[in-house]
Amino acid sequence: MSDSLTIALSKGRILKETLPLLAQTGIEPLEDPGSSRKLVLPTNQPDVQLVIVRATDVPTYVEYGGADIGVSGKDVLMEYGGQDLYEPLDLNIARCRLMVAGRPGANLREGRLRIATKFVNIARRYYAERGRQVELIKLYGSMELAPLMGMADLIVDVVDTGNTLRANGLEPLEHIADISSRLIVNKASMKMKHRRIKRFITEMAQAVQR
Ligand SMILES: Nc1ncnc2c1ncn2[C@@H]1O[C@H](COP(=O)(O)OP(=O)(O)OP(=O)(O)O)[C@@H](O)[C@H]1O
Ligand SMILES: O=P(O)(O)OC[C@H]1O[C@H](OP(=O)(O)OP(=O)(O)O)[C@H](O)[C@@H]1O
Repeated sequence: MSDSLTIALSKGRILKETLPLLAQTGIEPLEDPGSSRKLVLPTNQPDVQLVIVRATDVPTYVEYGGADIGVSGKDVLMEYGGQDLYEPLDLNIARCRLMVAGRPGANLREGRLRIATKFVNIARRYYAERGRQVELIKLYGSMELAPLMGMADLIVDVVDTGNTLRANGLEPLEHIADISSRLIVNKASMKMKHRRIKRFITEMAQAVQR
């Protein structure tokens, strides 16, 4: 296996906050990933390319070898659950909180609560640990709408400023986890490209510390 590196990133805040860290390690894309329609992007380092994928797909690309390395939010990793990858570094970017949210007091209702979320595995574990039977409704975005439409009592979603919740008459009710984005590494790549990947991790750790 050559020592080329494929790094999976997702458009949006992860790309925006990871590129400056990569630049500090000397890696820069040869064209703007934010505007390019290319999904495979060469960089100024001949042995390094970026692939741009959906945030929820990054762990899958890394676990199955579509990429050697990726950057994923801890929420996505907690939801994905696949343990067959390494998570050597917290990049301390894209920080937010995973919360239960809803109308004030909605979490105190007796009986079977309805929870709308894209994080069904996280929500299932969270309520099972509390011995609470819930009905989970899978959504892929705009979860705040579900309580407004009477579809759910609560949502599980990421919260940063709380503006989206407030704008929709909801409030954060229970804290599940503090979230930041992590570097993840394919296990076979770690073995086969050990020196190159260890150097990359060390350089990224130094960039995070700056
Ligand atoms: N408002 C926010 N503030 C800070 N971090 C956030 C916020 N929303 C999400 N994040 C973090 O950034 C990561 C990427 O979020 P982003 O919005 O770019 O993609 P996504 O919405 O999770 O993916 P998709 O749009 O495909 O569902 C998330 O996994 C989460 O860890
Ligand atoms: O607490 P807030 O600061 O309102 O952020 C929380 C919102 O951010 C995320 O959505 P999305 O990624 O679409 O939000 P963005 O437009 O801020 O990126 C998340 O799904 C919430 O809706």
